[in-house]
Amino acid sequence: MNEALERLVHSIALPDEEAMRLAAAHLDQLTKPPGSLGKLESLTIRAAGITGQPKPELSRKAVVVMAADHGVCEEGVSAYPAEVTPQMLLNMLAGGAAVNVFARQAGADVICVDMGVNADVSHPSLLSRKIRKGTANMAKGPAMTREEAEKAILLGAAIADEACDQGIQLFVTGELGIGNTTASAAVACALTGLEPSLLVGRGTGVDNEGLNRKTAAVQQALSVNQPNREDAIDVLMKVGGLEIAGMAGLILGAAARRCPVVLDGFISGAAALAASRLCPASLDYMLASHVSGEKGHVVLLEILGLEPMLQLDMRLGEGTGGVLSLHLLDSACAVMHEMATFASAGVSDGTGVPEV
Ligand SMILES: O=C(O)c1ccc[n+]([C@@H]2O[C@H](COP(=O)([O-])O)[C@@H](O)[C@H]2O)c1
Ligand SMILES: Cc1cc2nc[nH]c2cc1C
Repeated sequence: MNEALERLVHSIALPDEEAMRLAAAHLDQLTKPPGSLGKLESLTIRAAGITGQPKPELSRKAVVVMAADHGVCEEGVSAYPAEVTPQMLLNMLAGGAAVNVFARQAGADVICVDMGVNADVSHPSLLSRKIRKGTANMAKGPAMTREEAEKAILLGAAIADEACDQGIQLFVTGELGIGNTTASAAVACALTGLEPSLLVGRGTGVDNEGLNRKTAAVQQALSVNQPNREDAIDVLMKVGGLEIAGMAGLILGAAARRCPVVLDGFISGAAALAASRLCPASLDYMLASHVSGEKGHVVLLEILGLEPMLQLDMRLGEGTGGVLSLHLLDSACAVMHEMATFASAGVSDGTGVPEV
């Protein structure tokens, strides 16, 4: 690992136990039977541990959409042509993608980043962090160099750091990249040793023949490149993607600043797994928004040990599931600031009820 990455990984601290204890104690004073807000209560306690604030304040939110292209598209692994990546990126920059609609409703900023789109895309609000024009075809050799993978991780972390400086308190991981469910499946297989058939799904909607081509491409990428399971950077450079490495960096960068990172779908899951291998402590900063319809996502969440808030059979990516879950997180935090306590509202807390 290079020095800057080493420093990043070591700057990630454990959750604040005292803030978690205070949050749990406050929850028990609110006008409700203990634990009656169920998983919202555990979310609030986790948010307290992450931020170090017993009553977390997470009003400034951003979804970071990292876009990149994939050389493996040559193998016929997607239902859509690679040109859709820049076209959808422009649509997103114009505010017309699903993630823009959801983000407006949830009060989140959308930050679009070009990590490695084939075409030249320019727009005043696009962060241009293009490392190269798409990856090489991983079925024939490494997707990128080790230096490029490290650069992508560090650029992702820097984006989180800069957004935090500008007041962002919570991140959602988003992405855009035709072919990226193939790269994500390969990353997940390489890091877990699981069979491609368990992690390869239909992505944007390939038919059975497409699914066979996709599984074969992942198998071939693994056998040609022989990624080292113990070295997440080796995995990302050989069979990953520029946006996947960037998202892993964003997660680490957010964790280093004690910000929660809400994970979206399958691609986010693969990036999160890579981040967790680079720094196991980063797992404490991740919240799973939904389980996507992409076949391997449920497997990844299980491995990460994260329970999703929603199951809506969505499989769009962009950060859409992550942004939808912000409404729940907002409610979980608002409870801490706005709900009355038994004492303030003069409600009996049940301690005086005789046992029967
Ligand atoms: O988030 C998911 O679980 C998800 C599942 C299937 C597809 N996607 C999106 O679809 C694109 C990748 O699909 P594919 O078939 O080209 O690999 C990419 O732009 C993702 O954002 C996303
Ligand atoms: C239209 C379209 C929109 C997307 N958003 C994220 N991935 C996508 C893939 C396609 C094909």
